[in-house]
Amino acid sequence: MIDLKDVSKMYDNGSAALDHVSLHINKGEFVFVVGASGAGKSTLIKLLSHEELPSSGSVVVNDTEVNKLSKSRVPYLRRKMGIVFQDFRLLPNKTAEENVAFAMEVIETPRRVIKERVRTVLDLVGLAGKADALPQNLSGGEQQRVAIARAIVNRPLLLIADEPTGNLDPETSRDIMDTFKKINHMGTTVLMVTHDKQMVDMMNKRVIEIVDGKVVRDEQKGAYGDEN
Ligand SMILES: Nc1ncnc2c1ncn2[C@@H]1O[C@H](COP(=O)(O)OP(=O)(O)OP(=O)(O)O)[C@@H](O)[C@H]1O
Repeated sequence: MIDLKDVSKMYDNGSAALDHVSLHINKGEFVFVVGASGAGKSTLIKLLSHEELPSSGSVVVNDTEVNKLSKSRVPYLRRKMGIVFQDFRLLPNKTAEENVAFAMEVIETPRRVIKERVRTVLDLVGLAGKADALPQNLSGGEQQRVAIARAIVNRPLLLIADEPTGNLDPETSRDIMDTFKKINHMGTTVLMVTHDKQMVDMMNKRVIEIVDGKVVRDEQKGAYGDEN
């Protein structure tokens, strides 16, 4: 599913964000990436989606060597992944339903399929009753649910989340985490960057810790750790 071999990333300003990182993530895994601010976590995610390219090493996602992909193939890579951010990034003038539908419209899905699928995913994330609400009239947790629905509506193999509970209170965070768990149980690989110690400790999943661009810990059924 994800294979990084000896990957380093040096930004143009000389800052080394990742330093000889190798890791393998299997299909269906649920993996947390933890580490202090500036450790290189977001850079790792950006390499998976071809938002940034590695300075050296190889990045493979879904059997595709991301760093060798031509520009015209990048949208096909991204269709296989859904990404959720800390700040939701919803379109403010579209309702919950329209935000989710938009992700299908851009890949020219037939209207009938969109309607049916959007309803199913809004139901899955527990938002069936809020389909017509605009983001400004939804709570933070509800907005994040819309963002999750949008991320999974095209049935990606991989769901990436960059601090998805960073703006949410503990109870809402637990609900959101349950939603990710449900999606993972349906077969989607989940890769989540987080600073949420309580959540990582509770979930008892694989934990990869990055310090100064290096993987310093990779544990099955891990905990958050003391260092962050
Ligand atoms: N576009 C960029 N140009 C130059 N340096 C960058 C860029 N993006 C990140 N960096 C640097 O690369 C290093 C890793 O940054 P990254 O954003 O990956 O860290 P992070 O672990 O995601 O941090 P946070 O938890 O604060 O989001 C940092 O030193 C950062 O300053």
